[in-house]
Amino acid sequence: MKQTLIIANWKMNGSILANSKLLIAMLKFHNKLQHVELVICPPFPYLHQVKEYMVGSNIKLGAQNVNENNSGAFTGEVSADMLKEFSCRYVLIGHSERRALFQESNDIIAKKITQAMDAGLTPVLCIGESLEQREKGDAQAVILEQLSCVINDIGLKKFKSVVIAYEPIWAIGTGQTASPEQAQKVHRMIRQYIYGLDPILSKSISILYGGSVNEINAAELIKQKDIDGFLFGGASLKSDSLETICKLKI
Ligand SMILES: O=C(CO)COP(=O)(O)O
Repeated sequence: MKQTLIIANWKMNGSILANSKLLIAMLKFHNKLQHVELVICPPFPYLHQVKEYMVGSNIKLGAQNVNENNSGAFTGEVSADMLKEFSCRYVLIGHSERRALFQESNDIIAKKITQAMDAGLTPVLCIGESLEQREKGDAQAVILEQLSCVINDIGLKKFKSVVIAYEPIWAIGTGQTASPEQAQKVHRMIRQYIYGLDPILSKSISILYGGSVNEINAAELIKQKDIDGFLFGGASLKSDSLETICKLKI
């Protein structure tokens, strides 16, 4: 059975003290997480701190971004090999905040995925439509374009190791989550698209939902057939919310 994947994206939040409190609280419930794979994605400067706390636990480390180049004159950037050296297992790629604020194109995102995979990291490809695109009836086309650009670039064989995270932009940080039915409809569409390319992969690939997930709405969302876990931000900074979500009966 596929393990439920729960990824905490701390975004640009935290401090050494605040992280310590959160991590100590997490370590109290980590051993009850047999049925989930919990991944923490802190800002780069805190990777080492989180890594130290996670020793001996089954909580995994992830990063929020990676550069599309190997090494060289890219001031301020971080390579996939560096993340690997810091014990990262996962890396978020193509988050909507990076697409919008840092002009990341599908082309750059495909390059980042290749870098991540070459370093042995699992890329978490974030996709999703804006409110305007949804209202115009373009959501499906936007999502399939985001997926197909990457698949065409890296090839289906490599794509087998990618995790997909569907995060409708209008639901991120707004408190307005997609209803379980809305989310399921898109997840099903994504899985059917993958089925058309590779029926076996459509069963094994993990498709996460993200966008204002909290301890209240998570229970209904996770019951949806095609939702395999969560990528969440705000609620991942609160240990009680995180614990409730991780302990949901799936
Ligand atoms: O962007 C997100 C996770 O990557 C979602 O953020 P929120 O859970 O704060 O809406």
